[in-house]
Amino acid sequence: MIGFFFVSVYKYKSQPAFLLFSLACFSFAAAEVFASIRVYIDFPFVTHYLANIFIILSPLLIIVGLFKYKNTQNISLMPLYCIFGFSAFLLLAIYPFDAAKMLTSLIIAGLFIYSGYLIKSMSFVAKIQQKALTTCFLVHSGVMLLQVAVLSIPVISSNVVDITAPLQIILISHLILATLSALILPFLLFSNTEYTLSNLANTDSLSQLLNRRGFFNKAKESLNQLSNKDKSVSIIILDIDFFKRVNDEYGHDTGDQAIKWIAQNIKEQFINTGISARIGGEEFAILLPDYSLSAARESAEYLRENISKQPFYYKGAHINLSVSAGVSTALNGQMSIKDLLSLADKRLYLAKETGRDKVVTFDEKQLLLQS
Ligand SMILES: Nc1nc2c(ncn2[C@@H]2O[C@H](COP(=O)(O)OP(=O)(O)OP(=O)(O)O)[C@@H](O)[C@H]2O)c(=O)[nH]1
Repeated sequence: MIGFFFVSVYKYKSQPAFLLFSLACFSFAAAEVFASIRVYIDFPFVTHYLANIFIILSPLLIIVGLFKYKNTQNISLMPLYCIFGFSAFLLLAIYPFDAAKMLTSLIIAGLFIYSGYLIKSMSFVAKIQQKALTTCFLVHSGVMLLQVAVLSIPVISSNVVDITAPLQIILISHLILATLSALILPFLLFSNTEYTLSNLANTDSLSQLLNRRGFFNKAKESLNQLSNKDKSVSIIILDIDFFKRVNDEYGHDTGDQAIKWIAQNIKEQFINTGISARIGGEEFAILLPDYSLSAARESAEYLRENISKQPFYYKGAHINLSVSAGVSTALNGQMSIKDLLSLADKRLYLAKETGRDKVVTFDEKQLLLQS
């Protein structure tokens, strides 16, 4: 069933990794069918040889699928194909004997350890499930090694020993672990996809800052945190001065690079303290969850000065940019983010009206004109 699920995902996403994962499930199921008909038919090539081949193929396909999912181009899969070819060749000589079962278990134990290592070294957002899947693979490899030990008892013992009961327990754990792994794997992959999609929806592709939607989402999340309760919340809105001239004089491409440069300045200053976003064409917002009005004004001043004192260089052009900013503050919960933003926006407008390249923190235009 999980195999069919992977096929449907493959049909939908056309990602080869999912086809490989589905083949791994079918290979596992085929191996179990071949092995279980041993009691009905006496045809060891199918019930022993093919069962062993398909059971080895299953983790191999998972590993190849993981490589495809990682999109690792520079890793050669040749060693894996060699392991498979060599195992198939060796098993052909010994498949009617117990040694074949032991060899198969040893190979699978090795492949499971490698799969666990691969999962651990990959980047997944669902950390608990990543640990769970790594553990599943490692425990599974332990079960395989235990199977080798149990299978070797009759060989080394001088008495006749019945190992049916421990082998049945091993078989059951084998089925449980395989099913668990097959259930956790898609969860891991989908949580990564969902994270990527949510990032795309909340990020501005030019500046790599949050977009307006991302800003509101993150701001709400941050202000709802218990540690930010009863704290002063400040918002800085920043707008590039006379940006139309930059586009007109140097072209739209230079304008884009200027936006990226401003964003970089914002990121560098607020990476650990604020939530930064590009909320409009040449307009940025920074939410500071634990900043008083004076602390926010100081930060905005620092940023404004930094931008105006260092020229922006692009394709030989040397462009002096400046920004205007409006700052607003309220106690967390007293004003909505939207209202705080529009108060800061009003002050930004005042900064523009009264000369630009300045930070405004209050609403009296007359005072601003006098200063
Ligand atoms: N290159 C580039 N330009 C943009 C982008 N988004 C908006 N703009 C431009 O930004 C300019 C904004 O112009 P205005 O609103 O007149 O403001 P301004 O020239 O900055 O003047 P003030 O804000 O009043 O100082 C317009 O020319 C837009 O085309 C963008 O993503 N890339």
